[in-house]
Amino acid sequence: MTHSGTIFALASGALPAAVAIIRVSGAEVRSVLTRLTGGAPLPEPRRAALRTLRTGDGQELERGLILFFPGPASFTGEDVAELQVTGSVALVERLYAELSRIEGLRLAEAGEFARRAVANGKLDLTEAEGLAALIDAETEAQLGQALMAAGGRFRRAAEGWRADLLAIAADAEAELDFGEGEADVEDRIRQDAELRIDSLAADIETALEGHVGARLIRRGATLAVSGPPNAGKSSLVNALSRSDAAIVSDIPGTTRDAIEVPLDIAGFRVTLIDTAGLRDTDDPIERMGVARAREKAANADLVLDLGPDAVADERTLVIAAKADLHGSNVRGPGIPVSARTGEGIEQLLSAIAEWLRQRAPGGDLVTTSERQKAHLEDCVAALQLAAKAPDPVLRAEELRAALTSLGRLTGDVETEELLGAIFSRFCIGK
Ligand SMILES: Nc1nc2c(ncn2[C@@H]2O[C@H](COP(=O)(O)OP(=O)(O)OP(=O)(O)O)[C@@H](O)[C@H]2O)c(=O)[nH]1
Ligand SMILES: [K+]
Ligand SMILES: [Mg+2]
Repeated sequence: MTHSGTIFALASGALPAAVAIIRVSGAEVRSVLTRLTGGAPLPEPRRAALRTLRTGDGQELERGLILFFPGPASFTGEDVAELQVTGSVALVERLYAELSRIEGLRLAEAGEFARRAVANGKLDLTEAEGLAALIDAETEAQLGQALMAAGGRFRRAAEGWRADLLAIAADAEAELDFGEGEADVEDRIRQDAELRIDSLAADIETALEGHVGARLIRRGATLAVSGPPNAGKSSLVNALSRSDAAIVSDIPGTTRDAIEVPLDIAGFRVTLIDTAGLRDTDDPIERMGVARAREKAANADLVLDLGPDAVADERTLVIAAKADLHGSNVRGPGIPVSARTGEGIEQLLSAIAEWLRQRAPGGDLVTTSERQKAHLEDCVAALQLAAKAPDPVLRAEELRAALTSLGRLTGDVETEELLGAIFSRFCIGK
């Protein structure tokens, strides 16, 4: 990725559309506006101005709204312009051609606007990740998590940890300069440092605790429906999703391939997986289906088990299917549900929602990416080594390692490779 130049891209959604917004960022923005408007004065900062847009040879293209955000008070920190024009494929192509013709201008790469925002200190990496998650958010729970990250909740926490760490590290370095002192003074300094380091590590570990739940929200939970043939698994999947996604028949062994049905349960994204009935069989295809079913159940976040011997645990809800066939007194354990009459479906959905809520992180400070988790874990590991360090030199070294991990978290310590990996996941124009 080249970092220089003035970049442009469509910032709004797919064309055709009522309005298309083309965003331009970089040193050439003022001259681009002057040229596109045939020499008209620049719009007042952050105020929409109606202008006629023209080609380089003065031909009229379109009348559109122009917004000008002089840097550094802009999204990227550079001069930014937004051109709002009719969302026509042909018109946007014409504008792209006009912009490309200008010396120093080029089409932006994916995430390049956000990357410049980070480079110019307008966002830190955790906020940029939150912004990417916000754009992708599909459910309430994902939205909440993304808003938290994009709003700087994590950035502020990281800054607090960094300040603590810097203070501890500064004291540790001072201790280094101190040299050989009296033994009891050295002991006191060491104990004090240990306490402060342990308390910081505990804070960071608390934030890490929410990670699994946060991932459940971000990626969605997988729910495998498992049990013997003809237990009513496919019927249950259809009832829960109010669809006829899965084939139902009275022939055991109907379902072979796992069928995935996306659902939104109480604001959580869930993938419901119908699987083949578990049994020994000579049919090679069905055998593959059964193997697949076992694998899906083993990897799922939650299993809805329709088996007669099912046992409830952390990740298993036992379902007493076909409740309409059983008298009220002969029901086995589990949640009684009938796909035929609809009895118990709402209760089952509530039980699933409750299971999800229990796993969703309680606090508002959670890691929203595997990257954040990895850097925080490195930081905690270094802190633990620092707390136990036998001498001040080693402690100072581990504290510096902990600081580097925090710096990587927020992007203060950055590597080209890391930035490339993060921003390539953004859409063009962001
Ligand atoms: N009475 C009653 N019949 C049901 C209910 N649910 C399913 N059935 C019937 O049970 C039979 C098997 O249903 P399926 O949903 O295909 O069962 P399955 O577990 O997916 O079966 P395989 O895919 O073959 O493993 C069908 O004839 C359904 O109509 C129910 O709640 N009540
Ligand atoms: K069946
Ligand atoms: Mg089935």
